[in-house]
Amino acid sequence: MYIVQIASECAPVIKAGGLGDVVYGLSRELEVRGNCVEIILPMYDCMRYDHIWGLHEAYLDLWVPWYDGAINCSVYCGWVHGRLCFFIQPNSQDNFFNRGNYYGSSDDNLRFAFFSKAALEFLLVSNKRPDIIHCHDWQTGLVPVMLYEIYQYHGMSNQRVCYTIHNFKHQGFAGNEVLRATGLNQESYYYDYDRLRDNFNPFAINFMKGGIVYSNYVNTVSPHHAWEAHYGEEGYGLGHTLELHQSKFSGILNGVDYDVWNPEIDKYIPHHYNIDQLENKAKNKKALREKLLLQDVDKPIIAYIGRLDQQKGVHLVHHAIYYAIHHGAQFVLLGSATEKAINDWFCHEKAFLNDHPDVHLELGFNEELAHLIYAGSDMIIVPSNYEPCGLTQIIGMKYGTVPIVRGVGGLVSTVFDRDYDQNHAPEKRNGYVFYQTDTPALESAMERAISLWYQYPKEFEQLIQQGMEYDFSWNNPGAQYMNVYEFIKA
Ligand SMILES: Nc1ncnc2c1ncn2[C@@H]1O[C@H](COP(=O)(O)OP(=O)(O)O[C@H]2O[C@H](CO)[C@@H](O)[C@H](O)[C@H]2O)[C@@H](O)[C@H]1O
Repeated sequence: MYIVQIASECAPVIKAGGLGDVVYGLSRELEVRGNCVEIILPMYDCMRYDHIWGLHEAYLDLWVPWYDGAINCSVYCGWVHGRLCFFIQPNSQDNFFNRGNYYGSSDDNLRFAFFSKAALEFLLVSNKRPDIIHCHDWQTGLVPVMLYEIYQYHGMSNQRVCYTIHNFKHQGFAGNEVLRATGLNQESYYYDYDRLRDNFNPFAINFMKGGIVYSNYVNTVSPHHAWEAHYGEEGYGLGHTLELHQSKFSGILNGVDYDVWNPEIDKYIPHHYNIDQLENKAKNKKALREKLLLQDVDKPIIAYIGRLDQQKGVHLVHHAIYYAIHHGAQFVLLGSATEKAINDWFCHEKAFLNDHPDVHLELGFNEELAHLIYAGSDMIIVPSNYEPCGLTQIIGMKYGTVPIVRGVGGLVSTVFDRDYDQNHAPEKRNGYVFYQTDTPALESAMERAISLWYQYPKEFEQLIQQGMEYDFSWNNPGAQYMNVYEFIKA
C-alpha cells in the first residue's frame, strides 16, 4: 500500500512530544510490513537538520492557492533515519515556519491550515496518489475537509483518510478567514453544526471536528481514552461529534520504536543492558549522577520526563519532587513548559533546589539526556490529569524503570499495580497505579515503590523484569492500522 503521513512532527527531526515518536515509529513499522510510506512536514527553521540525510530540493515552484492569490513554496526531500520526508517551505513574508519554535504563535491556525493545503497541493501537482493519507491532530484536521470538498474534483477521488487524535485538548479554532484563505469559502455551508462549526462557539470553526467529520476513519491512541473522549469530559466538547461518528471511531494503543528506545543498542547511553544484565543499568545510574552532579549514595532515583503542562498533573509532579527528597530518594526532572506561569514556577524551583545534592531539574528539551535518564533511573512518575496513551511509562518499562502512574487513559492499559491489580496475575504486574488527583494518592503509590526498593530489593528487581518482559513495540498496533487502512481503502 502507498501511505502518506501528513503531520506537524516527526522524531527526531521535529519533536515537541509524543506525536513525533508516533509518526516516526508507525511509519517505520508500516515500511517493515512492505508498504511505501512518505511523510510530509513543515520545514521549520528550528528543526534538527543534523538528523536529515541527503536534503535536496524535490519540487520547485509549488504554488499554493491562498486567499485570492497563491504562495510560492519549495519542497525539500531527505531521509530521517531511513524515512523519506518532504518538507514544505513557503517563500512568503508570513514566515509561517521561521518562528524559532514549532507551536505557540498567535496565527497557528493559519500556519497549519496553510501547511494542510500545501501538502494536498503538493500531492496533486506531483502526481502522488496514495491509497491512504494519514493525518494527525488538529494541525492537519483540515486535510480531509479540503480533500473531500476541493481536491477530489481535481483527480484525488480515490484517496482515503485515517485521522489520529493524540490530544483532544488542542482542537484548532478559527473564524471565517481560514475558510477564505483555504478556498473553502461558503461560510454558511461550513458553519453548519454537522460540518465544521464548533459545538459550543457558534462563531468558530473547529479543525479537529472537521477532521472527525470528514475522515474515513478516526482513532485516538488507546482504547480506554477512546471511551473517555466519547463518554467523558476528555473529549473537550467533541463527545457528541464522536457519538455521531462512532461507527468509524476507535482507540489503538501506541507502540514504541524499539530501534530507538532499547537499552541493548541505545547510542546515547554509556552501558548497554538487557533483562538478564541489570548490573549495567546500575552503571548508567552512576553515569547519570555524575552528569547531573547528584551525590553518589544508596538511594533510588525517581524521574519525570515530559511537557510541563496542566495535562501532566504539574502540581503532583511538583509534590513528587519534595516527597522524594524527604523520603530517601533522589529526583530528576526533564521538562519544558510553554505556559509562562508554569515555566516561571519551575524556574523558581530550579533556583531554589539548585544546590540540593539529591535533585536535578533540567528545564528545556533534550533528547539525548532523556535516554540517559530512562536508563539511569529506578522509577518514573506519570501523574497525568488525562493521558491519551503516554509513552514515557512504556519507554521506562523497556529500560527497567518502574512506572508510578495515575490510572487514566492509556496509562490504565499499560501499567498494572503490583499490589492491587485485580486483572493481572502477580507475575504480570509491572508498576504502581493511583487514581485520585490529590497528593495523598500520589504519596501512597510513591511510598509503596520506595519501600519495596529499600526493603525488598530482590522483589523490586523482579518487578523491573516483569515490566521489561512486556512487548509494546509497533508490531501489534502496526497490524491494527493495516486493518484500518484495508477497511477504508478505495
Ligand atoms: N523535555 C524533554 N526533553 C526530551 N524529551 C522529552 C521532553 N519532554 C518530553 N519528551 C519526550 O517526548 C515524548 C513524550 O511522550 P508523551 O506520551 O508524554 O507525549 P505527549 O503528551 O507530548 O503527546 C500526546 O501524544 C502522545 C502520542 O500519541 C500520547 O502518548 C500522549 O498521551 C499525548 O498526550 C517522549 O518520547 C519523551 O521522552
